[in-house]
Amino acid sequence: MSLPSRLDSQQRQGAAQDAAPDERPILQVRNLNKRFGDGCAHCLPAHVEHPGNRCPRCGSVQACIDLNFDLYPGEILGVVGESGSGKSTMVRSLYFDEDATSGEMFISSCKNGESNLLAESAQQKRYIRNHVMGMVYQNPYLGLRMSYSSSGNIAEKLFAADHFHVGRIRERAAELLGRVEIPLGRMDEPPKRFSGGMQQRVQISKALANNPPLLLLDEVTTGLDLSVQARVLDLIRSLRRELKVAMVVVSHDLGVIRMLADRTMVLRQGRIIEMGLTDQILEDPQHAYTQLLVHSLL
Ligand SMILES: Nc1ncnc2c1ncn2[C@@H]1O[C@H](COP(=O)(O)OP(=O)(O)OP(=O)(O)O)[C@@H](O)[C@H]1O
Repeated sequence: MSLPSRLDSQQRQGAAQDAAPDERPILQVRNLNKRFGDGCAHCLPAHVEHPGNRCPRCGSVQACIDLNFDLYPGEILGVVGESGSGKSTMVRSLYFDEDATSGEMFISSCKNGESNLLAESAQQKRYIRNHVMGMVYQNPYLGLRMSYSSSGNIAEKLFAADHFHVGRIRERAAELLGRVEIPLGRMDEPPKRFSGGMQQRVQISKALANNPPLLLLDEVTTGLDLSVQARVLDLIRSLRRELKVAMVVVSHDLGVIRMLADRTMVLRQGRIIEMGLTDQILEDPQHAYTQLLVHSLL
């Protein structure tokens, strides 16, 4: 397998520009459910809303309930909701960090988009996440090996995606770290010596190493200073423009969603209560909860 290069991304950009507006979604999620705990006969059925989605008898939590959505090539889908609404659980389930309790997920570049990836073996899931997905966590300690060099972190992702040519891996690491504005003189330094904003930028470059068509970002700017946040958001926007990578962006910050997302999904207690164009959701929210969220957070 050849190393992903700038050329690959230019080709994808060209392909995305040529694509018809009704092209096939890159990601399709159907009836995704995630329950923490074993569940019991007294757990309320999914269609009954109850506070916190916690079963009063066995304590199981329905973190995601019947989630359905599509994501198109080059599109950014924002995911908002109050704390505990299931945002992180949803992206962690898509990245196979969590085992979904039930549901289906299809990615157009995997098995012709016809196989439910949530039902694949652990080995296949590892292959899929190494080859067609990238993930950026709020906590860089989850996405990076802090004591490896920054270039070594990228090499790790490329090894996992079956690239073994050391010279080309180093070239690619330099290209990626340059792209996220890490000075090349520091590419052999471990991320633990970097600031929070730099760590997030290294994490983004690692997630992009295999040129994935799908990137998942979970609260990537939370906790950063405003000026550092702005720089990371600018980087994400320019990467989307250049690489046409599709993204699911989780944030409790509607400013982040407004800046990045084409469409937005609003989650409440594990359910999608509203989804639509971001401008429409923010300017003219239909659901009472979204109205409250928008007015309290803007
Ligand atoms: N490992 C776990 N075990 C049990 N319950 C969990 C676990 N992880 C999450 N939950 C529960 O699942 C629900 C959804 O949590 P999740 O972290 O996905 O929400 P969130 O919207 O991302 O919140 P936040 O913005 O605070 O991160 C919450 O009720 C949470 O307590």
